[in-house]
Amino acid sequence: MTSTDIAREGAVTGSIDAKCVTKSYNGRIALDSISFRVEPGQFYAVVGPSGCGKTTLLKIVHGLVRASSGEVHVNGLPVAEPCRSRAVVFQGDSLMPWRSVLDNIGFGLEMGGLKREQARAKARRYLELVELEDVAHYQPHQLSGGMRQRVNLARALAVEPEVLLMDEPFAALDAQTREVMQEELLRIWHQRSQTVMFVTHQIDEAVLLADRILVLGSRPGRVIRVVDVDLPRPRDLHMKRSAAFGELVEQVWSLISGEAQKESRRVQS
Ligand SMILES: Nc1ncnc2c1ncn2[C@@H]1O[C@H](COP(=O)(O)OP(=O)(O)OP(=O)(O)O)[C@@H](O)[C@H]1O
Repeated sequence: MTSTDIAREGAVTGSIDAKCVTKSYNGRIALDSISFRVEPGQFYAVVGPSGCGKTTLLKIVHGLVRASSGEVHVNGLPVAEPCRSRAVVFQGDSLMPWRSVLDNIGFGLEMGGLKREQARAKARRYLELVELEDVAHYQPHQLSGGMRQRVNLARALAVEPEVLLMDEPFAALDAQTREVMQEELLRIWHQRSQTVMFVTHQIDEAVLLADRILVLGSRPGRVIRVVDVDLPRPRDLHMKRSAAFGELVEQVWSLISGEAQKESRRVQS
């Protein structure tokens, strides 16, 4: 089976429905009544100022953090705790330094019950998907930052989750590698039609990748607007030069900076 066959397996699933999700920490509201829907196969970005609750929201969808009130359903089922149908890729790499690249990817599969050789065979297909088959036997310390994030991505995809959750996965990379990874993610997403919820600080990254952007404001974190990104696909970095791209970036930027101005007036008064 090739990586193209991986893309064709099964129908697209993975809707996310959040209804009136509120989260308080020590009596302070971090997220205030957040509702949104992600369609199966959609690329959904979440942007907003630092501290508006993007990571908290992603963790609630994952099941790692419980909402104080409201609920999240994935594919119609309530989210109560982390499970294999929702995989996460975080900013820093979380590879096990003592395992080879191949066995890092295979780890989740072994945990799911596959024998090591079966896990390796499957892991190899996902390594091919991220075009890293040449480094299957390397240890993580022998990889560049971009390669490590590709391995993280392969590891998350290998468990075949219904929903892929990504929390600023490229934030630690230099600008050039980040753009390479954006194109890489677009290529893989295009092949697989995988539901993705993607948290980022970078508005142009959200516009390049997403079908729809949830724009959050802060104090407390709440929905300011949901912006549809009606740019054609397939996309690549050249799209950043188009007028339509610039207009969307500007639109999201003004929503966020308008909020920041309101916030600074609140602090001064
Ligand atoms: N475990 C926790 N205990 C207490 N407060 C928390 C906890 N986790 C997050 N918070 C608070 O909740 C708010 C939202 O944090 P969160 O990390 O979700 O925001 P963010 O938008 O992802 O921030 P950034 O963009 O800076 O990563 C912040 O005020 C933060 O201090």
